[in-house]
Amino acid sequence: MLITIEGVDGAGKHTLARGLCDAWTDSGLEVLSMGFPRYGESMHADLAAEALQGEHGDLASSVYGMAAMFALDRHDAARDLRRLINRTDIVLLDRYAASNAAYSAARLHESAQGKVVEWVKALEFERFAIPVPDVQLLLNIPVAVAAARAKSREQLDATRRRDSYELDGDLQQRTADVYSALAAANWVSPWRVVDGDVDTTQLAAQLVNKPSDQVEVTP
Ligand SMILES: Nc1ncnc2c1ncn2[C@@H]1O[C@H](COP(=O)(O)OP(=O)(O)O)[C@@H](O)[C@H]1O
Ligand SMILES: Cc1cn([C@H]2C[C@H](O)[C@@H](COP(=O)(O)OP(=O)(O)O)O2)c(=O)[nH]c1=O
Repeated sequence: MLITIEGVDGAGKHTLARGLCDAWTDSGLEVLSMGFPRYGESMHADLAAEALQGEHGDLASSVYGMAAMFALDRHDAARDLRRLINRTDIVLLDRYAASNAAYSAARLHESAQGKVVEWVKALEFERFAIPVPDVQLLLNIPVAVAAARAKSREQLDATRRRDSYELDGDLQQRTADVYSALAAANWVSPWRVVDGDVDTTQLAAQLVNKPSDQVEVTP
């Protein structure tokens, strides 16, 4: 299975990924966990991160330019991903193509039915033929809580300086709204919405048995 975790910056995606991996490993499953952008492995990912910290001229000001960089990272990883999916019980990804859809639409003030979301789908899933997730998890927590966590993470760890997306509270809120609409429409494949208090062990078991059961969204 290919399972992805989506959500705004600071939502707790990395923490949820660790919990799910531990639960699946404890139950005897073989799990491989990775994340996008693949910093340090993909030149496209590194350039995008640097652009979000103010480098590379006007690159970050282009929504389609940034989305193309993130998409090319996945294009370059697609063959390895397919191999891993065939070899392992579960491949878990912290962010995937839906991040590109949600952030790009939010930057352009478009909806989940807008042009850039359609463009991301055509580019990544059709032209680049990246693997389609079996289920996409949306970690739905209040944007203010996520923003406070991203801020305190920055204070504790100098290498986690907030980038231009993380510093833009309105962008994070619009991104959360697009994510909710993508999940409601089961964009590309089934979604499942979970809140911050989700029981990770229970979720891990449910995902393996009934991957696309919807869970209540917390407002
Ligand atoms: N359920 C939770 N309750 C409280 N704090 C959390 C929770 N999940 C994550 N955190 C904390 O919030 C911060 C951001 O979490 P992280 O998993 O790195 O988010 P993301 O990967 O979505 O940016 C971290 O400092 C983490 O320890
Ligand atoms: C993977 C991905 C991330 N993003 C955005 C979301 C984040 O705000 C930003 C950086 O990704 P993120 O995973 O949050 O990196 P970091 O660990 O540095 O916080 O890029 C996209 O716009 N498209 C994508 O395809």
